[in-house]
Amino acid sequence: MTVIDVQRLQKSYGDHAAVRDVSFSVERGEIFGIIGRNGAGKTTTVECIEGLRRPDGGEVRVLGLDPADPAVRQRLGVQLQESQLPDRLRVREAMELFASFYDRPAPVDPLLARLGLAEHAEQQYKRLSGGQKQRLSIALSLVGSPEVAVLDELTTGLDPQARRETWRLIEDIRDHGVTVLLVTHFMDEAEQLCDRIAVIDQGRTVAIDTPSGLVRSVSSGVTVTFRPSAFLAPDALAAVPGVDSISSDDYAWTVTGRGNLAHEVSSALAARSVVPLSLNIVQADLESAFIALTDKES
Ligand SMILES: Nc1ncnc2c1ncn2[C@@H]1O[C@H](COP(=O)(O)OP(=O)(O)OP(=O)(O)O)[C@@H](O)[C@H]1O
Repeated sequence: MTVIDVQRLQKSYGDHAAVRDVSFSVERGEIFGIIGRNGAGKTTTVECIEGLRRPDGGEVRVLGLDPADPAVRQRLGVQLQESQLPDRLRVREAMELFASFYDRPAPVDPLLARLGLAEHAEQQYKRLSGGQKQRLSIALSLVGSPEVAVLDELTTGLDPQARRETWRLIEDIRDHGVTVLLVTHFMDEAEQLCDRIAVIDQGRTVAIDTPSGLVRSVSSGVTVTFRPSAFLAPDALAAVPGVDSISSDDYAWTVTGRGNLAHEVSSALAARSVVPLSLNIVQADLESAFIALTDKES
């Protein structure tokens, strides 16, 4: 079932077209990512989904409804950006305040416990660490028992351990049946968490796929470079399984391909009693795919 449907969305600020042509749909139970460079139009897109902005063109549906429909507010959880809470508000007070906006709020204490905030329930907002504030903002987005949660720049400013804890939380949220729309700058986060990703560039969707599908769409997977310890005939590696291209100059060989390429190349070299010196193996990842997809017009 489609939970969020965005078709040919357009939105301008004055004469600046922030979103020119964005389309994607999010299915129930997915963690769906939106990635794009600064100013690509991610936040504008998400604000149209949240009902905070009216599109100039195209169509947005959330749970089959117009995002301006008050019923959407009850079913969509939106994460607050940092420092949108008063310093002195206590964690439990913030949760109870937000719970009062919803028809069927989640019980506050179990939710705080799930997000590791139980022992901070009486703490003032200003006394929370960055990670705790982030967890509170996620808890607040879940307090209305939403079917869909929109999380924007989730782990900015968190240390590596807090980021990983936050990732586990997001997976836990999904495992509790909530569909998650995640806006992120971090490729490792998108690669780790998202079932599918829309890449937005200059106000347009340029690709939608699984993380591995995006990587496969633009790159051949693995690049192996090395310097042979002895003469190697130009066609020596041509029959190695998984090879896409081979190039060499006076100094080094570069082999691109897929699968277990490094192992296959090493075996072929060993069979010829050649040792790969200065061996370097680069595995294509989402970051390289993202750069390839968004570099074209800049
Ligand atoms: N309220 C506004 N008024 C005028 N221009 C805006 C406004 N909000 C955003 N923009 C411009 O619209 C474009 C898209 O902005 P948007 O915030 O949607 O991008 P983004 O992908 O979320 O960027 P970032 O990753 O930097 O948050 C940018 O050029 C931005 O400067």
